[in-house]
Amino acid sequence: MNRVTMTPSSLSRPLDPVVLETAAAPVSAAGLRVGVLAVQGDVREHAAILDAAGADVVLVRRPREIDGLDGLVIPGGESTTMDRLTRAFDLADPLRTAIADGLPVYGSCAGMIMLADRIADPARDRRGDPQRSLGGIDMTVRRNAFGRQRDSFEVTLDFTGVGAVPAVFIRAPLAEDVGDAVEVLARTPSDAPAQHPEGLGGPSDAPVVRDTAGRIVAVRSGRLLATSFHPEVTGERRIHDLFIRIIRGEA
Ligand SMILES: NC(=O)CC[C@H](N)C(=O)O
Repeated sequence: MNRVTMTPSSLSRPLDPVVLETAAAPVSAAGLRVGVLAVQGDVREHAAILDAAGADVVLVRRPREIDGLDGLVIPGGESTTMDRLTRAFDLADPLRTAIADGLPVYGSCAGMIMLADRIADPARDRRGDPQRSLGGIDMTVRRNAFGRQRDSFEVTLDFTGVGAVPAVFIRAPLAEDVGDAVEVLARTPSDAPAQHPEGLGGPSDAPVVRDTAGRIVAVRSGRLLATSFHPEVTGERRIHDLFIRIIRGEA
């Protein structure tokens, strides 16, 4: 294992260094300009992994920062906030255009929701308008499908092309249905923890999944990659390596 201590070079303000345990000989992102949508969520963790891989990391908060990107990560966080802020910062439409033009994008958790063409249970604002995604992947996601924060769990997934991947699910979505062009890369294993059928608070907090096994939690559609789980919180590098290879046209 390599131990990497770094501060993402592109961050505008100094932050504590992030220590990553990484597998030896990772895929290099040298020469690639990779953005992290930086309006909310696990921005720093993704930036650290990409920086350690050698990418030129751009924290994307303005439309012009999308120009010239080779790829973009949409982090975990809260999709309703990301939706609101990407619209407020005039990022939503330029991002939709970039995705339609073929920009490789990796979305983790809330980022997976942002990449879904359809949200089964969108949150609504005070006017009753549903949250919107950016879209790109022909799938319907269900938010908070495995329950709320205290139902967070970790399992080992069999991830196509990667192998056994320890995965942390925190208020995670799942893909309820996927179109023909979408490749399913991972499903929850048969030993995924069963969820409580009741007693989890209000209806919006209640898990909608009773049977947590065999659920779609990682997909790829062309140059778009999405996972329900958060590799960025466990120091897992291989999902980012896969994304870098997708950017390079090597996967
Ligand atoms: N950990 C996460 O990214 C949670 C996602 C969150 N439940 C949402 O709807 O956006």
